[in-house]
Amino acid sequence: MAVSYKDLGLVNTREMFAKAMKGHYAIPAYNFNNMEQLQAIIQACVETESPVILQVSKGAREYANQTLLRYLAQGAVEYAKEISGGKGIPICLHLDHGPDFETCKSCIDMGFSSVMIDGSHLPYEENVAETRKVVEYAHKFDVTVEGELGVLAGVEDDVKAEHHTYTQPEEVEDFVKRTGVDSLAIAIGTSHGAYKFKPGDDPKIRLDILAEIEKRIPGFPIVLHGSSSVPQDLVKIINENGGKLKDAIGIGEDQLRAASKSAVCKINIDSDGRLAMTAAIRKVFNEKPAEFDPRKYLGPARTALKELYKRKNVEVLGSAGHAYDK
Ligand SMILES: O=C(CO)COP(=O)(O)O
Ligand SMILES: O=C[C@H](O)COP(=O)(O)O
Ligand SMILES: [Zn+2]
Ligand SMILES: [Zn+2]
Repeated sequence: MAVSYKDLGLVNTREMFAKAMKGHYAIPAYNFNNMEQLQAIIQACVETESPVILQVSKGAREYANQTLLRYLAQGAVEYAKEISGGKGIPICLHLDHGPDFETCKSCIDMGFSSVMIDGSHLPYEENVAETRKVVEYAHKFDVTVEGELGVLAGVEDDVKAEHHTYTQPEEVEDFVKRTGVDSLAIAIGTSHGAYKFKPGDDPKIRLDILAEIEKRIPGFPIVLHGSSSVPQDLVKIINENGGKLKDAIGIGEDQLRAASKSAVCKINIDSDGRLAMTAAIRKVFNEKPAEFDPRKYLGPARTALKELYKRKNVEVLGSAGHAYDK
């Protein structure tokens, strides 16, 4: 029996994005694979009064099981209420990088409130057709759909693209019109993973392409993937405590701050969270080698993740304080 996300207390992205567009901020889209990550995300967003999109990737479905993650998200709705004095916050459960129609359908039937169909690697007409098919099914249940045009450099579901293929502004209007998508992920120089650029590079996201896209589809919600900033203090803690991360830098937070004020309504961050958790865990292992209770290292990892995401909401995305916007 199919379950509606509405019965689980989840929301789709429609209202979130309309408010983010009007308020010139971006909704955080944070990936989760386990309970500690979910707790950290919910605590951070409750404490900063931010709406949130919980993302489930292909890797997460393989690691933790799609059904279990869906139930965790359902629990998160109740958990958010409990720790916020009953108010709760708007929570969307989103499939990240949905590979095909079947996966999207399975998530929709299970109670996800939003899905991404990532047809960006397909030829244009096939991307349009596959995305259109997902939209037709999703909209029957008021589930919102994110499509993608352009290919990000970096690792994505085990596929490594060496170079960016920037989104072509000439294609966006046709794509949005013919597919009926609710939001569009674009490639303007961000990339997945912790190894985005080398130290000394001065990476700039192509805000000029973003502006050109905004001109073609005014007021349409845009999504940025690959938006981790690879905080250097975290890389340092990891490497000082036995880690062997290569030197790398990410997307400057100033650029993400600028993008958040534009039509960019959703910003995806995963790698920075992984770095925060790993730094905290390595520190415990190094400083207290006799410790063997997982709560003693997962607890600090959870706290570090929460602090990182609180800071992102307040200082980078600007979503803090917008959970109860009218
Ligand atoms: O785009 C992402 C998830 O879809 C995450 O990007 P990062 O690897 O930059 O955190
Ligand atoms: O898009 C990439 C996300 O960071 C998810 O990565 P993952 O498939 O390893 O969970
Ligand atoms: Zn993609
Ligand atoms: Zn992504």
